Amino acid sequence: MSLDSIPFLRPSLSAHPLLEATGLSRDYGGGQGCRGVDLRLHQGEVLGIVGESGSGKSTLLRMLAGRESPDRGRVLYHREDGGTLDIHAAREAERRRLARDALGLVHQHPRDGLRMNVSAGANIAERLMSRGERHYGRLRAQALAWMAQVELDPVRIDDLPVTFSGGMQQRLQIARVLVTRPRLVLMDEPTGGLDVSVQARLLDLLRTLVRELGLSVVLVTHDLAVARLLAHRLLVMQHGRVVESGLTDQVLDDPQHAYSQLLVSSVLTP
Ligand SMILES: Nc1ncnc2c1ncn2[C@@H]1O[C@H](COP(=O)(O)OP(=O)(O)OP(=O)(O)O)[C@@H](O)[C@H]1O
Repeated sequence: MSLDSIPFLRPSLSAHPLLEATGLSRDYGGGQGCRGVDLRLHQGEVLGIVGESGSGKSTLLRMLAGRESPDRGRVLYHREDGGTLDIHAAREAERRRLARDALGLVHQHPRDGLRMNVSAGANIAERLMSRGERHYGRLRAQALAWMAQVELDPVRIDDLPVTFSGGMQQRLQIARVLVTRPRLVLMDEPTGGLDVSVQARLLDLLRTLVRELGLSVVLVTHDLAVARLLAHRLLVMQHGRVVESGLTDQVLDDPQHAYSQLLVSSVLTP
């Protein structure tokens, strides 16, 4: 199944950022959370956010997704029509429209992103239906196309996700998110918790999708190998702050901050 057979427009590259965060902070007390984070994501770019457990990566992602309000700072989403949405100042209805039309969130645990009590096909079709598609034949055709795209056997279309393996559930979640071709995809540890071989196949798939669909992605991962494979640029977080940022190869091959050096050397040292 070629991506060309899936009827959506390829995104155009643009000089303007798609997403912009400034001074983003969330304080849970005791210095926990996320402090003064600035970032920009351009169209067609994958921005990796790396750092050890507890460094504030998921908190940052939740604020970017509009799911958690910052104490300070803001997140701007620049729409295709030239308008700008201040995600946390927007009305709930606008935020919901953004989540439905433009934003895709891939959770670390597929159960958080799937409806486990409806079929695989319905999981994929649901986001299309929420955008007004009602034609059964077209919904099913899209579900079949996307199952093939994420390497799930289309004969499983009527099966419940609960009968799928962890890796299959993650691929189904990715299909469910990407079927509406969101301009902005946020991923929280998409390969976490999977066996190494399953992880490798999923990474391969994600790399293909990112390249062929020109996805714009913020990718949270503690795994530098995942960041190396997928991300164009990296932010390194420590104790809720960004301590280093730059092109992925630059940060991983020649880290400047002591914490980034430690992070990189801990992977290299057996
Ligand atoms: N809802 C919350 N209430 C209180 N503290 C929280 C909450 N969410 C996160 N924290 C704290 O904020 C810090 C950052 O957590 P966060 O989950 O963002 O880190 P992370 O880098 O994503 O970690 P991991 O890789 O383990 O998921 C942690 O110390 C965590 O305990």
